[in-house]
Amino acid sequence: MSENKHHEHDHHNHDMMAEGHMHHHDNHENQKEHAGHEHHDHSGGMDHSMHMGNLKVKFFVSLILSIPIILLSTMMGKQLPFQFSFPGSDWVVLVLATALFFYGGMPFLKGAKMELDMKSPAMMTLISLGISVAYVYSVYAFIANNLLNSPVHIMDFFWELATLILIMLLGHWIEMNAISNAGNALQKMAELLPNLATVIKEDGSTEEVSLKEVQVGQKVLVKAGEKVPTDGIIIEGKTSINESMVTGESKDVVKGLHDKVIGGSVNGSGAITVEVTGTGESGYLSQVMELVGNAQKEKSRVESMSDKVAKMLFYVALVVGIGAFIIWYVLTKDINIALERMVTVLIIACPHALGLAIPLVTAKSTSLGAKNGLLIKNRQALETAKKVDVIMMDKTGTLTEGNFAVNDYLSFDSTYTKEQVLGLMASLEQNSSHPLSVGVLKKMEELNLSIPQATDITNLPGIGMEGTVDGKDVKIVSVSYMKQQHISFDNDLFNQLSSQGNSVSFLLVDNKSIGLVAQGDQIKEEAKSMIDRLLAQGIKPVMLTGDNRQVAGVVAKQLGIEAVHAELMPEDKEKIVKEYKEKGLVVMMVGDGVNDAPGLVRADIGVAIGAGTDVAIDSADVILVKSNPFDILHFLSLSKNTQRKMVQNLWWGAGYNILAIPLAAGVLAGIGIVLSPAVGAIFMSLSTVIVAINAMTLRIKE
Ligand SMILES: Nc1ncnc2c1ncn2[C@@H]1O[C@H](COP(=O)(O)OP(=O)(O)OP(=O)(O)O)[C@@H](O)[C@H]1O
Ligand SMILES: [Cu+]
Ligand SMILES: [Mg+2]
Repeated sequence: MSENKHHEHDHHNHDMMAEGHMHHHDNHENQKEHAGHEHHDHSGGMDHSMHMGNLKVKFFVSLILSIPIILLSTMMGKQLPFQFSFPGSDWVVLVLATALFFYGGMPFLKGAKMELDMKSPAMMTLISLGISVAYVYSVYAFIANNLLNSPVHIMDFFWELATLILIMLLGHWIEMNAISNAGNALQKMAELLPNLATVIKEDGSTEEVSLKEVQVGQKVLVKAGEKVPTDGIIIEGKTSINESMVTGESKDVVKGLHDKVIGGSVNGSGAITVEVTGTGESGYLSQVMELVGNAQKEKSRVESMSDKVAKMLFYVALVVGIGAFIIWYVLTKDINIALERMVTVLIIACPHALGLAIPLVTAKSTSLGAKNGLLIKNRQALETAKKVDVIMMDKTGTLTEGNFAVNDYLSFDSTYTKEQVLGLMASLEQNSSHPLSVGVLKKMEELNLSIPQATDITNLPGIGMEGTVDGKDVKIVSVSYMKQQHISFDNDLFNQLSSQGNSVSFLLVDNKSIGLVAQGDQIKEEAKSMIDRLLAQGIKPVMLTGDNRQVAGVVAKQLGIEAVHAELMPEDKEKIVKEYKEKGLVVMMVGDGVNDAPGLVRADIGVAIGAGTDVAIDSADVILVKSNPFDILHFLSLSKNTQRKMVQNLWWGAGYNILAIPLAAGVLAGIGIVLSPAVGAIFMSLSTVIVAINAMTLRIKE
């Protein structure tokens, strides 16, 4: 625990973010904020962790207060061998117990108040009920015994009060630690995601630098589909920007010259040049924090189910407690015995293990995922994954490396050399985040050619790009666009190039076909075995690609994928996802590009490749940080194992209550079995320990 100090601090941040307040942080105000260390207290919400303060300190101080109580007071009216008392020791116990109740019990009392304010009694209310009843009844016993000289000795519950509070604090401390560790692991992972900005240097050339190195006053190029790296002002270009990540406003805003842009917002289809006004760090960190915050904010359905169970238990405890009081009073006519039974029921009903059952598993599972390169933004995805029937995968960048190399480039027009064709393409590709752009730019560098300047650049999703060079309209387009627009091209040549596995892009100048570039890619090493394993699990792989039919066919055949949809527009990808879903199938989609984003959102589970575009990453529920398609399998098995642990833990957690409440009420009193709060507390801690161990032994593969 060398990082203890750190944890406490981070802890706080995550909790804040768990409530989703991150959205309201505008980078303008946050510039100086380092790693978000200055969050102020936001209140509201039912998250237990919100009002707990420093549980570690609370636990140890309470432990010191409790030791004398445990030594000086009796357990269920009986003295244990190590216990003793002296004249006046009752007074010591009363004072210490009072301090303990208000100091150690405060987090729970506050939590209960919050739950009751929201008219939704659950865990905290149940715990508070238990400790309050124990305290109040014990004070009554003390007064009756010591001040009113009651003829019979009334049993107090100070011993039980102390142990209950201790166990409660310990449990919640463990829980929060586990959750915050998971948060830290997530954050470390998120920081590994590529975060580069394209800086335009004095001489007009561009360079990719780490966001942290971007300085105020520099010019950065923001390509279509990329996140705006820093706050700044547009000095060239026009685009639409989605600022929902930072402002919460979900509609795209059209922006042009001299308009302000906010770091962390997502660029639409235009490429823009931005002069940096805010440092890169604030934008970058807020992005990471945002990612982590979202991951923590997500409450899974099972998690809220444990809240429901807690709520139910609260009412059950109340009803059974009052019922026990009435019945025992009728049976014995002794109000003290009746009260004792009621108090025992209320104390024992505490659903401690239940409260830990789900959070511990989710915490373990997210951190396990993070350690293995799975950034799970939406925990719901872990639950849905076990039902997946179909996995739709995009080709470029997902199944293939997206590491294109130019195999051929040609001019169809005698006024342009083939180098000029390549050069015109490069002038647009410089502004693109598409994998196909890399090959072209590499080739230009290899040939040592300079790139002409292009303006008014827009991305045509699923088609290519458009811009102006030397006053002429220049487009890079796909074969499907050529066909759709009835622009003629050499079919035989195209077929020959594409069936060799080339992605072919055409160059249009003022809508006239000028030339083409053919680029080849490699299939990712792990892709084949991943597909084999999916098929073995009965999951159907489907390829969705914007690339041409021939290439798609070649790749699909090598991988053993039967269902292939090619030459798709982004909206087609989404439509196909929808069609499969309408057949009642659970669809997972894996993608990396701008053209995958709508499909990722539509799918039951959207999975983005870590090296992919920012829009894809934002749209996804899960990110494969290592960009390794094999991690899809890890995600599936993690999901399965997580699910199993959750169900097991719910049973272990609820099982204690199912047994303990009736026993505490005295249903088996007839055969001499009456559960005391102390024995109850032991069982409670036992079930808590079981639940915790069970969660900690979660593995990705089993
Ligand atoms: N920046 C670009 N440079 C060159 N061609 C492009 C560019 N963007 C799109 N295209 C053309 O449009 C086609 C479709 O592009 P899209 O991004 O939809 O799919 P893809 O990335 O090729 O394939 P996948 O959907 O499998 O990732 C490409 O195959 C290419 O012909
Ligand atoms: Cu408990
Ligand atoms: Mg792609």
